[in-house]
Amino acid sequence: MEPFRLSICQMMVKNNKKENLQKAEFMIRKAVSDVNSQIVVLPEIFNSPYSIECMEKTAEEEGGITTRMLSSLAKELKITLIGGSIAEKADGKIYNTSYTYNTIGKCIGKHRKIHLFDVDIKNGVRFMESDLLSAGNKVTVFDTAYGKVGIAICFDMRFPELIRLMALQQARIIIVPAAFNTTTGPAHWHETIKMRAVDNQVYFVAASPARNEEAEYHAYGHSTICDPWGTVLASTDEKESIVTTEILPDRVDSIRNQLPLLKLRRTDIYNLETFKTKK
Ligand SMILES: NC(=O)CCC(=O)C(=O)O
Repeated sequence: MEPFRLSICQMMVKNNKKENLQKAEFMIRKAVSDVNSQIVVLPEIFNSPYSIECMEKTAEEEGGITTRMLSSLAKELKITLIGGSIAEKADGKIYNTSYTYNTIGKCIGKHRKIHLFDVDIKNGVRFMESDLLSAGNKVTVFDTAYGKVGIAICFDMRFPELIRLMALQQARIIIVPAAFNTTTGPAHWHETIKMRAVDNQVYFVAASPARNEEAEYHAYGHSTICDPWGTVLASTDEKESIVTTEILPDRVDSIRNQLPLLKLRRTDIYNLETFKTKK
C-alpha cells in the first residue's frame, strides 16, 4: 500500500461552539492545502470545552450541525476525517462519540467511549464523566482506503486489552481523539502511546486539544504519532498546531514479520474474550 500523510489538528477549544467549528474547519483545510494530508484527525470534544456543564449544553444528535460539517468537509476535500469526538444525544442519553467520514462524506466509523473518565487524583484532577455520560459498549475497527483503523477515545487508551482486541481485529492504525490533562499527561501520556504502539505493532495516533489556560480543564496537548517500532514520528507541545507525518502502511507487516509478537502469543495458556453486550 502507498505511503500517505496524516495530520492531527491540535486546536484551541473555546467556550463557543460556532467558533470551535470554524477553527476545526480552518485547521482541516490548512492540513490539506499545506501538506496534502489524506487523513485528518481532531481531538476529543473539539466543539466544546471538556466539562460536564459545557458537554451537556453542546450535546447534539447525529445529523446535527457538527456531524453535517464533518461529512461535507470530508467530501469536499476528499479526505478521511476522524472527527475527534462530540457529546452525542441518543435514546435519552449522552455519549462521548467519535465519527469518521470518508471521501464521499459517508460515515464509515462511529465509536462511543467505552471507559468513562471517573477519577479523583490527590492534588490533581477530579473528573466524573459518568455524572453526564453513558458508556459505549463496542470495539470499533473499520475499513478505510488506508487499511483497517481502530478508534478509541482518550481514557480508553489506558486499557491494553481494548487496543489488543483492535489489533487482533486487524487494525493497523489506532487513532485516539484524547484530552489528557496537566496532572496525568506529564506522568503517563508519552509512555502509554509508545507502549500501545509497541505491544500491538501498530501506528498509534493520539490527538489532543491545545491547552486553554482560561478553561477549567487544562489539556496536556503534546499530540503524538508513533510508529509500530515505538519511534515517535511527530509530536508537539501544548500550543495550537498541526502535527503531520507520513505513514508507511507496509511498515506494520515488516515489523510484525521480524518480531512476530501477535503470532507468538500463547493462546493455549491465555486468551482475550469479548462478551455479547446488551444494546
Ligand atoms: N478525557 C479523558 O478521558 C482524560 C483521560 C486522562 O486524562 C487520563 O489520564 O487517562
